Amino acid sequence: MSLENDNRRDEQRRVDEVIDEINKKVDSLYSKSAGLKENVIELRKTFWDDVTVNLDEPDDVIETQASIKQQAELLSEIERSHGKLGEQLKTLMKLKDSPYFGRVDFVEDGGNETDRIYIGISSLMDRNDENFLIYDWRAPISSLYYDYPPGKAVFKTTEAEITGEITLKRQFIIKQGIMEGMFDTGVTIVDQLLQQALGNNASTTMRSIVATIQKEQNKIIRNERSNLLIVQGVAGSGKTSAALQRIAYLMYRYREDLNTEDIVLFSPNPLFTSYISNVLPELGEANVRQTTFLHYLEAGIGSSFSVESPFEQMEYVLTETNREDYGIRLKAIDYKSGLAFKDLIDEFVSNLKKSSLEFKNISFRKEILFSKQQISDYFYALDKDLAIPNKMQLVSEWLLKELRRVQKREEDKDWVMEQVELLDKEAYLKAYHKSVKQDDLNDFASNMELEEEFLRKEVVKRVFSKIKKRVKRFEFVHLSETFYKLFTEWKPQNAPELWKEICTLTVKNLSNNNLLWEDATPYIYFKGRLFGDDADRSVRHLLIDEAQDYSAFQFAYIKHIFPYTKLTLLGDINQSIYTYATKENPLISVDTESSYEKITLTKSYRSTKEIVDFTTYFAPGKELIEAFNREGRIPRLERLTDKEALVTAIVENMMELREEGHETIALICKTLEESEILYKLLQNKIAVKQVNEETYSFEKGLLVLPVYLAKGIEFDAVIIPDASKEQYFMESDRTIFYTACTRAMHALVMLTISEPSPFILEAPLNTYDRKE
Ligand SMILES: Nc1ncnc2c1ncn2[C@@H]1O[C@H](COP(=O)(O)OP(=O)(O)OP(=O)(O)O)[C@@H](O)[C@H]1O
Repeated sequence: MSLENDNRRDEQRRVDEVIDEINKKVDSLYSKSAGLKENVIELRKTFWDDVTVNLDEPDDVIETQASIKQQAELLSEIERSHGKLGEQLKTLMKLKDSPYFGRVDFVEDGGNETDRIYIGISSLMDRNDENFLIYDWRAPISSLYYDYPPGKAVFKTTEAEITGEITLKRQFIIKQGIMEGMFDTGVTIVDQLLQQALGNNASTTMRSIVATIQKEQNKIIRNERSNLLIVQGVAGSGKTSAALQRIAYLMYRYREDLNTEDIVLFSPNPLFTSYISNVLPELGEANVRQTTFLHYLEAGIGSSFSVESPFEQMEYVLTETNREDYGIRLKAIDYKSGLAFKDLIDEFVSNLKKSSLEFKNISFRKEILFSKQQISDYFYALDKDLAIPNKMQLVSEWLLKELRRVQKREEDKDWVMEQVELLDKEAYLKAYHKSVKQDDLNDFASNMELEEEFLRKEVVKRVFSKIKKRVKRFEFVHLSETFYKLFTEWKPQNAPELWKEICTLTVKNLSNNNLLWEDATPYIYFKGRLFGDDADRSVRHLLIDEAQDYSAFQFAYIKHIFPYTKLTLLGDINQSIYTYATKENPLISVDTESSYEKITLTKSYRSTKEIVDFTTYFAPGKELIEAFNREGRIPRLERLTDKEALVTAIVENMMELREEGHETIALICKTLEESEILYKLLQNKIAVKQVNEETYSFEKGLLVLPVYLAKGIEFDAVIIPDASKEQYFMESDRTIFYTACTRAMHALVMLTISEPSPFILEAPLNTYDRKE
C-alpha cells in the first residue's frame, strides 16, 4: 500500500513538474503572440504608408499593384504565424488539464537504461528541447502502449525495428492537473479505464478514444501500406471511432504534405456528420471534408434533376408495398445496383459512338447559332476510332472557334449599344485608359470612337463568355435526353428480366425530372463515360463509414473516380439495411485481383453485456460477436393491450429510464411514417423531439426517429415502440431490427401490442424480461 502511495506521489509530482513546464511555454507563447498581434495591428494601421500609390502611367499602376501585394503578403504571413501560435496555445491548454494518459517503461535490447515514455494527445519537449516530456499518441514509440502488455515488445520507426522489453505499463486519469486514478496493467489496456469510459452516459457528440484504443483498432488506425483497407466490425466495435483516430493519425504522420482537403469522409447522413464533428478538434486537428455520398453525387449531377435520397428510397421500399409498380421497383433497384447494369451502360455508350447522341441548339438572342443537327453532324463526321470524350473535346474546340467569329460579328449590332449603357464604372474607366493609351495623338473625337469600340467589345465579351463556359462544360450535349434513350429506343443485347417494365418506370421518373437513388450513380457514371476524365485526384484518402450500405455499382464508381486514392471501408454486414448491398459488397467478397487488407473487429464496446448477448441470437450474420464485460439491466419486452396502453407504457418507461440516470432516450421506429404517427400521439403527453432527414444535430432528451437515421449513433436507452411480428417479420427486416436494438448503450425496451417479432423469440427466455 505504501509503495503504491509512493508511486502515486511521485507521479503527481511529475505531473506538477510537467504542468510547470507547460505554464512556462504558455507564457512565452503569449508574449510572442502579443508581439505578433501588435505587429498585425500596427501593419493594418500603417498599411498604406508603405505603399507607393501612383496611377498616372501604366508602369506606375503595375508598380503600385506590386507594392500593395508585397504589403498584403507580409500582413498575411504575420497573421498565419499568429494563427499557428494560437493553435499551439490551444494544445498546451489541453495538455495543462490532462498532460498524458499512459506510461510505458521500455528497455531496448542490448541497452541497460529504461526509457520512461509518457503518452498524451500531443508531444511536449523540455525547456532545452532535448527530451520528450510527453510523446504524441501517434508517434511510432507510442504504439508500444497500444500493442503490448509488459514483456517482449517491438515498434517500428521509419528507419528500423526496435525490439526490447516493457517493464511497466501504467494508465492515468488526470483531470485539471490532478491525478484521479492510476493503474498498472498486465493486459493491453486495462478494463477498469475502459469500463469507466463506456459506463458514461451517451453524448450528443462522439468522444475520442485515444486513451483506450484497443490493439485491433490500432491496426486500423496505423495502417499505411494498404491501398484498400476493409474493416468488418460488429455493431459498436469502434469502427467510426477508429476511422476518426485514423484520420488524426494520418494528419500527424504525413503532416508535411497532407492537408485537411486531401482527406474525405463519407458518412451516412448529416445528423451523423454533426455527431462526429467534435472528435478531430478534440484531438487538436482541423476537421476534414465530411460529406454524404448523396451530396457528393448531387454536386456532379447539377440542377437538371431532383435526386431521391437513399432514405427516401428506403422509405418507399418499406412503406409503399401496395403500389402497383412496387414489385418492378424492387427489381429495378436490385438490377441497377449491380455490375451488370454498369456493363449495360458501357454497351449503350459504345453504341452512341455510331449514332443517337442527343445535342442541344446553341442560341443567342433567339437566333440559333448552331443547331443540334449541325453539332451532331460535326460529331459523327469525326474519326470513328476516337473515344467519345476526345470527340467531345474536338466539338467543343470547333464551337469555341466559331463562337469567336460570331462574337466579332455581334460587336457592331444595335443591341450592343443598349447594353453598353448598363456597364459599370470600372469598364468605362478601363475603356478610357485603353483608348488614351492606344492613340494619344488622335483628337478627342476619335478617342471617343475608340472608347466606344472597347465598350462594345466588352459587352459582347461578357455575354459570350457565359456561352463559351457552357460549351467548355459540354453543355451542347443533351445528357438527360441521351440517358433517356437508354430506356426508350435502345434494345440491349443482355437485358435483364422485366427490362421493359423497368424502363417504363424509369422513364416515368426521368420525365418528371426525378432521378431515383438507384439511377443516380449510373447517371453520373454515364456522364463520365461521355465527357471523360472525371477522376478526382485531389483526394489522397477516402474513408467510407457504413460501407455495407453501398451497392456494387456505387463501389465500382467510387473506385473509378478515385483511382489514386487510398480507400478505407468500414462497415458491418449485419447492419445492411439496403438488401441489394449484401450482393457483391466488398465487405463480404472482393475480387481476388485487387490487393486489399481486411481487419475484423468482433468485440462490441457500446452496449452492455446483456444487450449484446440478447441481440447476438438474432444477428443476421454468422460472425463472432463478443461482449465487453460491462453489466446493465436485462432487455425488456412488454406486451400491451392497445394504442392507449402503448402510449402510457412509453411515458412510464421514459420516466423510469430517466430516474435511472439515462439522458438520451430514443424511440426507434422502422420507418419515417411510423415515427411521424408516434410523434403525433406523444406530442401532447411528453417532451419529445422528432428527428428527420433535415435534422442536423440533436439534443439530449426523448427523440423519435426512423432506424436509418439512427445508423452509427448511440443512445443511453432505446425503446422500440413497435416490436411486433407485423413490423419485423421478413428476413429483410432482420438487419433493421438488429441495427435498432444495437443503438442502445445501457438499456433496451421493446413494446408490442400484438405477437412479438419472431427475431426476439430466437433469443432464449433468460436473455430478456417479458412483461405481459
Ligand atoms: N477503444 C475504445 N475505448 C473507449 N470507447 C470505445 C472504444 N472503442 C469503441 N468505443 C466506444 O464504443 C461505442 C461504439 O463505437 P463506434 O460508434 O465507433 O462503433 P461502430 O463500430 O462504428 O458502431 P456501429 O457500427 O454500431 O455504428 C462508442 O461510444 C465508442 O466511444
